[in-house]
Parts: sequence; structure tokens; C-alpha cells
Amino acid sequence: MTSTVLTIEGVCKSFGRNEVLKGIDLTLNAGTVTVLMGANGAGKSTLVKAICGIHSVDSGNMQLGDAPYAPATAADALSLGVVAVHQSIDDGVIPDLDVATNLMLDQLTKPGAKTFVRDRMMREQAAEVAKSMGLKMDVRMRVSDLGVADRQMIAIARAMARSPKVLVLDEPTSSLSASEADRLFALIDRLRDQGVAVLYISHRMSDIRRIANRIISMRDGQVSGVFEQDNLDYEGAVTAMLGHKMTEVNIVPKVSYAPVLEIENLSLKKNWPAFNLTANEGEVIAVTGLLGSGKSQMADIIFGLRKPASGTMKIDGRSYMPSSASDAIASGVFMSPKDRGNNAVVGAFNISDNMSLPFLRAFSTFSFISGRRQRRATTEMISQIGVVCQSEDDSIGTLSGGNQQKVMIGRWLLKPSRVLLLDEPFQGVDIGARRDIGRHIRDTAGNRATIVFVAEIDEAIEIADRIIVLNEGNLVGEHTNENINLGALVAQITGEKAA
Ligand SMILES: Nc1ncnc2c1ncn2[C@@H]1O[C@H](COP(=O)(O)OP(=O)(O)OP(=O)(O)O)[C@@H](O)[C@H]1O
Repeated sequence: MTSTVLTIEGVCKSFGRNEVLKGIDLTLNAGTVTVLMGANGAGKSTLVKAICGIHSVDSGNMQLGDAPYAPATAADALSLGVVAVHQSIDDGVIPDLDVATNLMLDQLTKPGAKTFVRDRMMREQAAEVAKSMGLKMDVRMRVSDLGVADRQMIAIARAMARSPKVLVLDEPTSSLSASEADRLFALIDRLRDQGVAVLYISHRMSDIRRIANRIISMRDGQVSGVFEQDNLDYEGAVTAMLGHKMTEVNIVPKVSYAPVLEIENLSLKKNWPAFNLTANEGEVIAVTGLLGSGKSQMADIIFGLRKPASGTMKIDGRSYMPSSASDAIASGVFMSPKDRGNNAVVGAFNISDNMSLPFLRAFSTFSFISGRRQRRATTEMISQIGVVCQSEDDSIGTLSGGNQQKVMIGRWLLKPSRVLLLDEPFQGVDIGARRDIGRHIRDTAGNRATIVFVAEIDEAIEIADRIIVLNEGNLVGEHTNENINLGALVAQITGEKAA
């Protein structure tokens, strides 16, 4: 029999006039992974923050085991055995400290902790923890020198070292490679076997299929469906979160075959092979590949952020080799970068200013009407790509993660471009919105070429006319959407032989 670890009854939470949680009822069970699904802005992170003591609730009750549970702070929640790993990369790690100190931080800061722990002893213990979690890194390294994926794994390892009763993971795989995600899933399996109640938030269907024992769908601040173990109805869960069946994307190519971007003998990095690629007008090309395949290098080179080892590029037949992002923008090449938090979002600005940031000069040609023109353009875009917000004047920080991402994509759709580069544009974007945005990107491709660097095959298939595969800088595969050999595509991505 499953025993209930956490019970939530009638929980409500508003921010000003925005009623975000409207009476949530749910339970989390021991030894069970409950996946929470919901559209961007449905209230998932707000609920998680209430569970973890970051937000207080306005009304409703929570119970942990048999006792009332109302954590006043995150530290409170932690001491009661409720831990969370949030979306933000550096949440849960201290970048300036080494891996060992990060892993042992809780032991070091516990009241009454012995202060005589020697560095060597601590490192040995930390190395044990790292090994048991499957982390393959030197524990003496500074966390700030590690990649995004390793930092997140450390945050998760730290959370696990606390032997939690409830573990909440808010989109933990969004910056992990497939093999790192596998290691995480193995860890979650282990915790589940130990009886931990896991709440797992994700927009990735492949993760959900791998890890869910139950699914709870949320829509507009309420629970809209609960799907139990025996016969998990994934489609039903998606329908419950969207409030309707998901529409199929019907890809009708509008490609004119007039080349816009021509890449010739381009080697992305020293000692990497050279390749050619032509992107045509109206064409949407997806570039897939594992972490380290060269996807981001390629985006950065086309956008002038780094130089290739060799090769040339042309735009509309004219030689093109930008030496900066402003060079690229002046040639009509726009890019929405990966990792919006560090690269793109200006926290102090409102939604409208964030969206129109690169074009503020264009909007201010006639300064006395600039505000109105800017506002009209951004309001229209907000509605076209479905940003869930109260007003375009709100600070960007009040938006949910997925909605911030939509603003970053909308930014580059405001003005016509020749080449639009979108580096992992769907991070944190819900399944329904991903389709809508994919359709919008296609519809507005017009006379430009669009190159999307994707994290998942599903996304590539959903939006692209053509999919190319990179593997260590080598263009190893090319597929048109109407003729995809999925087995070959996967084999090309992983570098293994097709079955
Ligand atoms: N600190 C805040 N101040 C004001 N509004 C907020 C705040 N935090 C969240 N909201 C609002 O609450 C709503 C729900 O946001 P939340 O982050 O919980 O959504 P979510 O389901 O996690 O979405 P996503 O899938 O995009 O991460 C949004 O409309 C958001 O604008």
C-alpha cells in the first residue's frame, strides 16, 4: 500500500491581483515519482516554492506525514526533509567554492559541526559522495570552472545527501546531456526505491515517460487531472494541462530554394572537419547533435561571436564573416542565444523593453511616438506567441520561466531578418506553446532562412523542413522532414551504428 508523505489541501496564492494558485489539492506518496505537468504560467513553480517554504500561502493546508506543515523559510522546509532543486543553474551551488566544499556544505554548516575537518578528509568524503552519485569530476575543481550540466548535478547531489523525505526537481534535465540525464534518472530510481516521494516538473515527454509513476496535470492554477500508476495516460495528461487536444503541426514547405546563407568548407574548430551547408529562403533548418557536437560553435560563428578555424560564408551571394554580434545584426542575422538568464534577459526592464531591446533605436526614429510604436509591436507579439502576463509593463522577473523564453524568441521576430538563429529556443517552453511557437516561426519565415539549434529530436521533427546532424564538428547526416529515417538519425546523433 502506498503511504502519503505530503498532503496539500485548498492551497491558494496570489501576487497582487494575479490569482496564481486557486485551491490546489494533491498528495505525494512514498516511493513514487509524481510528475507535475502544466502550461507555462500554470503555477507549477509557485506551488513548488510554497512546498519548499520560499512562498507563504494565502490559504489552505499542508501536512507532512501526520503533522501540519507550514514552512516559514526554505531552511525550515529543509530541516523537515523537503528539499528542492530549482530551474536556475546556480541555485543550490556556490560557484566560488570547490566541488568538495559544495558537496559537504551542509555537514560543515550544521549546528555543532566539528570545525577541525581537514581539507583532505573533507575531500575524501566528498569524493565518496561524488562517486556514489555517479559524478565524474575532480572534487578540487572550482564550481565556476565547470559547465552548466556539472553544476546542476552537484546541486542535485547536495540535495540527495540530505536524505530527503520529499525531493522536488523543477525541470532538472533542461541543461543536461542525454547521458547525464540518464545518470540523473538512475539516481531518482535509487531514491524512489528508498521510499522518497519525488515531485518532478518537466515539459519533456521523453523524461516523463521514463520517470513518471503518476502524473498530475495543472491548468490555470488548478489541478486538472490525476493519472495513476497502472495505465498512465500520457495523452490524457497533455489534454488536461492544455484544456484541449494538442494540434498536429502540418509542415507545408514554403522553401524558394534561393540561397540566403551559404557555408563553404567551414571548420568550426581546429582539427575538426570542414562542411558545406546552404540555407534557403523560407526554409527552417534544425541542427541536432549531442553536447559538444559543435551546434553552439556553429551558431556563435554565424552570429560573429567567434571565428571558425577555416572556411567562408556568404549572405545573398556576398562574402560574410562578421567580427561581432553588431556586425551580424547589421547584415540581418539575428540570434536568440542559449541560457536566457545569463545572455539575454535584463532583469530590471519590463517585458516590452526586454522584447524590443535590440531595436530600441529603430523604434525611436520619431522619438515622440516611439513609446507607442514599440508598445504596439510588442503587444501584438505577446499575443501572437501567447506570453502569459498581466501587462507588458510588468517586470520580466514576474513571468514564469517558459514565458520569459517566449519573450526572448518574440524579440527576434519583431523585425525582418535574413537569417534567424535560435539556439535551443524551447528550453522550459511547454509542449503546447512549443508547437504554437514552432508554427509561428515557420509562418513568419517569409524571405529569410531560419536555423534552429535544437536539444531534442521531437522538436526538430515538429518544426523543420530539413534536419542536419553534427557530430564533433562533422556534418554526419541530413534529412528532409517528409523522409526521415529515425533510426539513422538517432545513430548519427550518438555516433553509433543504426540497429
Ligand atoms: N514573484 C512573482 N510576482 C508576480 N507574479 C509572479 C511571481 N512569480 C510568479 N508569478 C506569476 O505567477 C504565474 C505562474 O508562474 P509560475 O512560475 O508558477 O508558472 P509555471 O507553471 O512554473 O510556468 P513555466 O512552465 O513557464 O515555468 C505567472 O503568471 C507569473 O507571472
